[in-house]
Amino acid sequence: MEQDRIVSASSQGDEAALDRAVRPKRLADYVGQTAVKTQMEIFIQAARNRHEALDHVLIFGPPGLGKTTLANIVANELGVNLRQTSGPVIERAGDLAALLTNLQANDVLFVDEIHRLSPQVEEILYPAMEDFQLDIMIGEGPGARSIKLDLPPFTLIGATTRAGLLTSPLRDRFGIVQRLEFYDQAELQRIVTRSASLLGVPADSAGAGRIAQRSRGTPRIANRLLRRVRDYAEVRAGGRITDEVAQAALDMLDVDPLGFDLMDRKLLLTIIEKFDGGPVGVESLSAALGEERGTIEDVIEPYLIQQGFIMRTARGRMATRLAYQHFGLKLPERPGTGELFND
Ligand SMILES: Nc1ncnc2c1ncn2[C@@H]1O[C@H](COP(=O)(O)OP(=O)(O)OP(=O)(O)O)[C@@H](O)[C@H]1O
Ligand SMILES: [Mg+2]
Repeated sequence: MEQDRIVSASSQGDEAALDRAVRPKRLADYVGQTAVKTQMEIFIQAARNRHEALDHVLIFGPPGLGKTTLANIVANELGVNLRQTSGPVIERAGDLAALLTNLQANDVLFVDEIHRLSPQVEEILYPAMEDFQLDIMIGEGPGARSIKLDLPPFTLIGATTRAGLLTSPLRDRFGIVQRLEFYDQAELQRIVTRSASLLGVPADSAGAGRIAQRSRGTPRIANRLLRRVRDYAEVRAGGRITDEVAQAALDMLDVDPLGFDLMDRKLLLTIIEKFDGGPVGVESLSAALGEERGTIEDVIEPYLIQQGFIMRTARGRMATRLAYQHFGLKLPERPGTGELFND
């Protein structure tokens, strides 16, 4: 299951406490995402200077890339409170009203999984975002009446793994939209080095680099691998994380040199072996893998696409030359299917 993968980008139950120790709290400690950081720094400074609420911010990107972290940093840098909730938790309009009326001026309301808000709750959110007004029905039946309440100015920060799942009226109400990208090797190495030092784990740069290389472009995975490699180093190697120790630990964990694990390999091999390299639709893949469509689209696929191992075409997913090479397989002969298979 996706939940049990060592390189799952989703957060796992026991990680909250350790996460708190390494999660950056200031923009300056937020590694990578340079364009996002530069922009947010300016927007935050401007809002602060005007003593106004920052415009609403939508953050999207695959799991584990730093959406929640960034939301907390923004509130921190603005010097305001952050209230956190998530789409599926806000069941009724009244739940949202309670949250909004408890905000202080310029506070941040962070709504995780914002694509999962119910339509009724979204309706309430529109005037709240636009005019800081709450339009709400009180009571039921003939005695019901609608009341309008003024809200303090606030910043809504919404996070989602896929912007495509948002309704367009909701998306249009965000003045700032930030998309997080996978991290490169050097950035991940900085994250591993920083976390190792915060956790008091001795790690040399080659050791940190090795962990970074197998982290699937994802800080959450980098931190998780660091903790597992630390265990290995302590029990088997005197505690210090070197390249050799990191490699041995990661091999033991079955995280391959590209950071692919069983699920990644299974997905690639399924496309190659069961579907002749594709194109194959995501529903067929989901059935063949016994994995939910959403997990394939949000969690497994984005990194494989970014790394050029699969391609999304109008007719479905296709395995690329790199995918065949990764498994030492020969590309099939396919006359007339374009350059991909012909040179
Ligand atoms: N830019 C960064 N620099 C340093 N560490 C980071 C950065 N981004 C994320 N991290 C680390 O990765 C961990 C996971 O990040 P975070 O929880 O913010 O991801 P997320 O995008 O909210 O994931 P999800 O979609 O599962 O909610 C954080 O606890 C933090 O320690
Ligand atoms: Mg999050």
